[in-house]
Amino acid sequence: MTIERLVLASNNAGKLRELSAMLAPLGIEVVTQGSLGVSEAEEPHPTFVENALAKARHAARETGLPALADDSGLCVSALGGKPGVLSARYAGEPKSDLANNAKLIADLHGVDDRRAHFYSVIVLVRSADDPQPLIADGEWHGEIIAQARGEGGFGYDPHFFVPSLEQTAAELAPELKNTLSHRAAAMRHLLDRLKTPS
Ligand SMILES: O=c1nc[nH]c2c1ncn2[C@H]1C[C@H](O)[C@@H](COP(=O)(O)OP(=O)(O)OP(=O)(O)O)O1
Ligand SMILES: [Mg+2]
Repeated sequence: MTIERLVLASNNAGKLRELSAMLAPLGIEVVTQGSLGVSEAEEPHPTFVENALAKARHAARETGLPALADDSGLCVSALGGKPGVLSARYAGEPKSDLANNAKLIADLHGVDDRRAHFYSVIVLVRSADDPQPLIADGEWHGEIIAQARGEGGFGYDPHFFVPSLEQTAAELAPELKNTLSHRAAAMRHLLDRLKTPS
């Protein structure tokens, strides 16, 4: 599959930064959906993959370009996998990382089991009705700590502690997060598939 130009179907500045950095070496011209005036897609589905596909198709339909979308979230063991697909709106509307993190830490107050993982699904469609979307996913395992640490990243990163590095995701250099994260793993799998002729 040869792609010369694609639209990134996300309005999240943190994701756009990370995805753009991962795509930069490929020589594909990357434009954000915001710069093309794409309206916000609905994300009504119970699974990450369905929401990612909905976002990619929506951007492809509105721009006529191939589109790449990520749907992702934080799944906490002691919360039965929550906030999960609802991660972006965990504390309600409007979306707020600060409010989401405060709710997460309140929900885990007094809870010993701190295990959690980030999950990402990345979908690439060549057109809105592409019958063969490329789909890849990735996970990143860690623990939730009550005290926020670090200034980097976005979302739940200041509370996502990686025991092997003794740092939160927000303390990692962006280049390092971009090789270790759920999104990095998903993107590696996606690019493997992109290189395999089909
Ligand atoms: O690496 C990450 N580091 C920290 N937090 C993260 C990460 N990856 C996803 N997350 C959280 C942020 C948000 O609460 C939710 C994604 O929600 P999700 O709907 O996929 O994205 P979004 O609404 O922010 O932007 P958009 O849909 O336009 O891509 O998971
Ligand atoms: Mg969203």
